[in-house]
Amino acid sequence: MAKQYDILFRLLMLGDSGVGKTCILRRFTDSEFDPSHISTIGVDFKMKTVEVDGIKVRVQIWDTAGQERYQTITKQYYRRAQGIVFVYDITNAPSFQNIAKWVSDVDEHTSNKMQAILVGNKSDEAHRRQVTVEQGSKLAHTYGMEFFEVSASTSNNISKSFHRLTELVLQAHKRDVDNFFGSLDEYLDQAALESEKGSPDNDKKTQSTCAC
Ligand SMILES: Nc1nc2c(ncn2[C@@H]2O[C@H](COP(=O)(O)OP(=O)(O)OP(=O)(O)O)[C@@H](O)[C@H]2O)c(=O)[nH]1
Repeated sequence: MAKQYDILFRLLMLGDSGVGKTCILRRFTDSEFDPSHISTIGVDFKMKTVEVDGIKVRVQIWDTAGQERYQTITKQYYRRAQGIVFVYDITNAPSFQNIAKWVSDVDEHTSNKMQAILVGNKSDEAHRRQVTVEQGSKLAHTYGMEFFEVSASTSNNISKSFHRLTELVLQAHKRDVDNFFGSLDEYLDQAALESEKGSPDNDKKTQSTCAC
């Protein structure tokens, strides 16, 4: 059976415990918000298909535990990701200050193709804000990242931020993607020729996965 997507990318969510990583992910993949906080143990993941420029990208999003005691486990996932969402809570200044630690941890373990965005969650709680939009935006700029304030509770900017990160990953891996579609085009041309010639080969699968 033909696959329902063209490419698979892995994204990782990082940030302190309680900033809302699990809620953001559930809002994006299942359109749900559960206000209870059950700390993630180790790493969990969810999948979603996102369409960018006509390309169906299957994103596997890894939700990591923010708690210090799981850091050895979560670090093992850094290298396998193509994109990272750094998350802080706009009502919690220490979670914003700790972004520097998360970014430097990732820098130690990843390649320069890694794409990342900075996300300030809980924008619905603006009255309890401890981090201004300007501070968030400035920090993102320092790291060369794009910045979004989001809310898992109201869904503000959730899809937009994941779509943008997927787009950035796709651009960073453009050569791999072009090679993949180039070889797919060649294969389809070849298959069409074979089929004109009545070749028995024309039932081969015409889509495959590129985990760039
Ligand atoms: N007001 C508000 N609360 C939120 C929002 N997102 C998450 N929360 C609350 O923040 C708490 C923590 O959310 P989680 O998603 O469990 O946090 P986490 O970052 O995954 O935490 P760990 O798994 O421990 O790393 C929960 O009580 C949520 O209800 C939001 O957008 N707005």
